Amino acid sequence: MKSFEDLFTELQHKAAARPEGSGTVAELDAGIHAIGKKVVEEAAEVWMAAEYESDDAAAEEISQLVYHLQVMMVARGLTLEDVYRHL
Ligand SMILES: N=c1c2ncn([C@@H]3O[C@H](COP(=O)(O)OP(=O)(O)OP(=O)(O)O)[C@@H](O)[C@H]3O)c2ncn1[C@@H]1O[C@H](COP(=O)(O)O)[C@@H](O)[C@H]1O
Repeated sequence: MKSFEDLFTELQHKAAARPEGSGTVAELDAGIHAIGKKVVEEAAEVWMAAEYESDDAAAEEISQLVYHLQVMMVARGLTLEDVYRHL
């Protein structure tokens, strides 16, 4: 099972290596504004799933929000430590 840290390391490597077919690379290339829209969209989906759907559906939406937040971190050049120090 993949952890938050595992995913972040994977996304950093994708951003550096830019493999063909990577959705992460495409999202990074779309830019901060587009990534921000995905974050907001996924946050709304988390809200709706948590209110009206199953535990598993809510968990899946939360995983997608985590992913898009991490893409935003990579786009801004932020590290895990930059975020963790605010927790
Ligand atoms: N965990 C994720 C992940 N979660 C969500 N997503 C993206 O977020 C989208 C989910 O959004 P929606 O449910 O709104 O689906 P959609 O409406 O089809 O979204 P659109 O693509 O049309 O915008 C998916 O289509 C994926 O593009 C993810 N894309 C990649 N990962 C992981 O990131 C890693 C790198 O992925 P690649 O860069 O694609 O190789 C791999 O480990 C992947 O499993």
